[in-house]
Amino acid sequence: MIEVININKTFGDNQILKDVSATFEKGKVNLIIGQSGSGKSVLAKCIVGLHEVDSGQVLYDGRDFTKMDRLQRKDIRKEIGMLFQGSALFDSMTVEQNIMFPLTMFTKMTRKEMQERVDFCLERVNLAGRNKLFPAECSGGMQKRIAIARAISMNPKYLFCDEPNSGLDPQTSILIDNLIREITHEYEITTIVITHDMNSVIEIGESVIFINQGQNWWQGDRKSIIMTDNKEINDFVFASDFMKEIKETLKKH
Ligand SMILES: Nc1ncnc2c1ncn2[C@@H]1O[C@H](COP(=O)(O)OP(=O)(O)OP(=O)(O)O)[C@@H](O)[C@H]1O
Repeated sequence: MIEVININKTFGDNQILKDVSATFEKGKVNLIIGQSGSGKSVLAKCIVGLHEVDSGQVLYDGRDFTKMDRLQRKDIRKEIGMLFQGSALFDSMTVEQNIMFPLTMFTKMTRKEMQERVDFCLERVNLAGRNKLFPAECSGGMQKRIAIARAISMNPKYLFCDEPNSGLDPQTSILIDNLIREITHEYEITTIVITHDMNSVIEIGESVIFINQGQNWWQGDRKSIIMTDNKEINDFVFASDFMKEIKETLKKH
């Protein structure tokens, strides 16, 4: 579980996060949603320590990240898998070399152990045997799955995904969403996904935090976010007819 308690973050005169508190649960996909510029990425960067918070706490299973020194933070970072926007694979490396990258950086695994780990992770994302391909030889959906394989190669306790569906067609988006959900449940990972995709809210939003202008307006599950009367949430969530239809359907049940 990751807990964020009253965090504040300012750039110059611009306060981006104001007393944001949220709980991201273990074994669940926790979504961060909100308008463009509302502070979703800044919040995620504060959680992983890419930005320092001005005040407040970030607890990884009770361990206060904000009070840790560099070495202690490094230990936590080893437990975090990251899925960046795009796929962020290294173009000059094969699929296998990409997945091995964090293993060579952070573990003392032998070549054989790394090889086995790569095979296991590729199998898990349904890409067994694609070890020697280069990213340019893979489709966008495959690249995303390779990035997921790399993110889980270190057996992470925590998984951060920034817009995992960006640039994907609807069918591939659902595939990636399902994979993220399965992996989260299977390995009991605390997963945080930043998304704009309302389809993902319906598919995988077991817990959803809605950020509005740097404040945590609301946290709940996918059904309650659709049923709430909160105006800011409704303006965001029901911008599309697709979501209005879902609300009507849910009301009938
Ligand atoms: N390093 C930085 N220095 C100064 N301002 C920043 C920095 N990073 C983000 N901001 C500002 O913080 C605000 C929130 O940005 P953030 O990237 O978190 O938005 P977001 O909700 O993730 O948006 P989007 O959905 O468009 O990615 C924006 O006004 C942005 O300009």
